[in-house]
Amino acid sequence: MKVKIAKDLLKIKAVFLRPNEPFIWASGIKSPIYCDNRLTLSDPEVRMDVETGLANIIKTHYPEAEVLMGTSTAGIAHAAITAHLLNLPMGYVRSSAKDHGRKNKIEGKLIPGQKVVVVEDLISTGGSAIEVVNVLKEAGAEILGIASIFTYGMKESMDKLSKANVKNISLTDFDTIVEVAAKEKYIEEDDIKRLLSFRDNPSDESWIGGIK
Ligand SMILES: O=P(O)(O)OC[C@H]1O[C@H](OP(=O)(O)OP(=O)(O)O)[C@H](O)[C@@H]1O
Ligand SMILES: O=C(O)c1cc(=O)[nH]c(=O)[nH]1
Repeated sequence: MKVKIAKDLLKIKAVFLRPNEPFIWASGIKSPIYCDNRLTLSDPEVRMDVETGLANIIKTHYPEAEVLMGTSTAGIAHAAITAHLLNLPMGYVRSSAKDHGRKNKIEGKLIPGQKVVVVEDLISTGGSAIEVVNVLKEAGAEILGIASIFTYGMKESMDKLSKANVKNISLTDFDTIVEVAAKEKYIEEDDIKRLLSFRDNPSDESWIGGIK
């Protein structure tokens, strides 16, 4: 499954390499790579792989799930489709509470004590996912864990998740994408080392301009 989803993401050109004009991530990190999982929604075949994959993660790793909660904004559609496949209730957590209407941060119904799985599209530092977990816990949810499409496998995210005692299961990861991208000639072998060293130490910006 990891290889299949990595191939899917590469096929729909959801993975962008831009070493000369780095992307700025949500965390502020400058990156030579950006994975735009939002594009999976636009390709029905890939969307089917992703949503059935997320549904399988939930059936296998979180069989007692009672509610799925998406992260804003990129996790919302995946939470909705996966919940539909599993016939489960679904909601989402806003990045900040509305300042009008019901002033909600959590949208949809959450009953304190309910067993919740957070659906996130992508984990870089893990900051967004953990914030959502905390908001839901404060509202009385029992968090079973996170289901996500992609993780960079950064130390920062793994430390954050283990400190918060939260499990994450991803459909694919950075190492698999890089491996498949090299095999299928999307990137040159030489660049693999640079990409992995960026992932292992994102504050070292020596990769800028160095990837072909
Ligand atoms: O692991 P982290 O360091 O928190 O980064 C990952 C988050 O960043 C992206 O969201 P973004 O803030 O770009 O917003 P969007 O979901 O509205 O596109 C992505 O969808 C994740 O939610
Ligand atoms: O960390 C992020 O903001 C981020 C990285 C990435 O590769 N893709 C994305 O959508 N967000």
